[in-house]
Amino acid sequence: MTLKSIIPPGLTLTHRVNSTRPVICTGSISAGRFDSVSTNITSVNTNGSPAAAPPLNANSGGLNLNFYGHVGSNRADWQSSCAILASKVVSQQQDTETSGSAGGNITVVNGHKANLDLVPIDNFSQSLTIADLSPAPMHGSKLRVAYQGVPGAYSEAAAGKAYPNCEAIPCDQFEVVFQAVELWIADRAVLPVENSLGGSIHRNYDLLLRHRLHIVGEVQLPVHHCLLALPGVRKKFLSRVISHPQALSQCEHTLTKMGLNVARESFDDTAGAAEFVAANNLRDTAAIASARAAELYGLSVLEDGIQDDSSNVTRFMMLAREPIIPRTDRPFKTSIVFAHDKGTSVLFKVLSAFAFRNISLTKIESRPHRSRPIRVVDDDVGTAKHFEYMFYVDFEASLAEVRAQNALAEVQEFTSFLRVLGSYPMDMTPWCPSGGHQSNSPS
Ligand SMILES: O=C(O)C(=O)C[C@]1(C(=O)O)C=C[C@@H](O)C=C1
Repeated sequence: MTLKSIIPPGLTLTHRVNSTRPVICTGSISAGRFDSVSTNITSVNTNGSPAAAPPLNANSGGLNLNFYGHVGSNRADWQSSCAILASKVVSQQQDTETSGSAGGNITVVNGHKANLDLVPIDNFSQSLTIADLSPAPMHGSKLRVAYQGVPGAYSEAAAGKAYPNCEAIPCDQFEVVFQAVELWIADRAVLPVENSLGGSIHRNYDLLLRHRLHIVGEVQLPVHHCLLALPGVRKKFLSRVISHPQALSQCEHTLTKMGLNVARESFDDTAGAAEFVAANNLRDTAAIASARAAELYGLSVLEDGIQDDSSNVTRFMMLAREPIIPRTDRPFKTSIVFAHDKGTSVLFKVLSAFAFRNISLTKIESRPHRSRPIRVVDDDVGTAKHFEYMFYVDFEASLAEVRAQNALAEVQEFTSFLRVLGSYPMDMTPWCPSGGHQSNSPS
């Protein structure tokens, strides 16, 4: 297949690439979509075959980024490309409101205005192939999966569990992970959403709303923390422990029980903390990270299994540009986000739509409604200032099930904004808290 044959009509290539590595060509995105005349973001493999063709309707929500130069498959190259991405992060102002509340009872399903015939029945009369659930990357090589952190981070392990044999792509910020997929630098993203001890990773809930990726799966990763230091360093020499804030909170009591008189400082990710200790030859600082990070950065394990609970687990979501087709032949979960003009007052009614249909909720999270954080109510007594929220709910049903579709139709009646973030297979891998990784069906 020639390069030209896979470029959608209307796109022009500015660069022909002879490099032995994938290259991101100059490109720009404006007004929330690829410009069909001047957009030229594509990756090209060694043999000139495409790494990924940009979609004409890619919705990057008003980002205006340009990329220059080569992006290779080794870590340094990816890091520098992600650094470029990071330095150009433009927070999308287009918040939920633009699609949600402006027009009253508009339902937004996976980023598109839609009615609640979420899953046209016709779709299910067609037989599904494995390709429906795990489309092969167009570039014909390994699936590229973006994660936040550096090699040795738990997110990298989660990417490997979600997509065995993938090429894991390190990114320095959560937002960059979203952008890597939106801009076709990566095929999928794997991001943490909650930990059994530390709770929700709120940033990723907020980013889910601001971006247009779809949840296509979940993985639960047992997280086994180690206290790492340079070889020869003893615990009594330590004055500081550094790690990701989640990791510090997951080990809080154990660190105290160990009697370490140390300052606790946060770092971007656990493995990055380990790398920092090694790179700066810090003999008074330990990092909380994985055993793999110790191996990668030449550190010793001073203490193994320092998480406060041996069954410490982090749940990660798998994201893609396209949703998967929901099915009923295995357990599915569906994630939604909604808001109501009258805040929490209707929450019970909304949730009863699930209770009446025997649909279990597995998670509920509220976040500030950033474009309308306060609702002011004046009455005879005075002025009440109510906080407004976006509610994120995960429930145990597939969107292919009529009861789930009916529940959402009812939820829509009570809400001013509703978006389905994804309907995806539940992680059903056997429980093994000690940290063995098993493969999960990729989506
Ligand atoms: O720092 C890492 O290693 C990560 O992958 C991030 C992260 C998180 O954000 O929660 C992931 C899993 C663990 O819970 C600790 C940290």
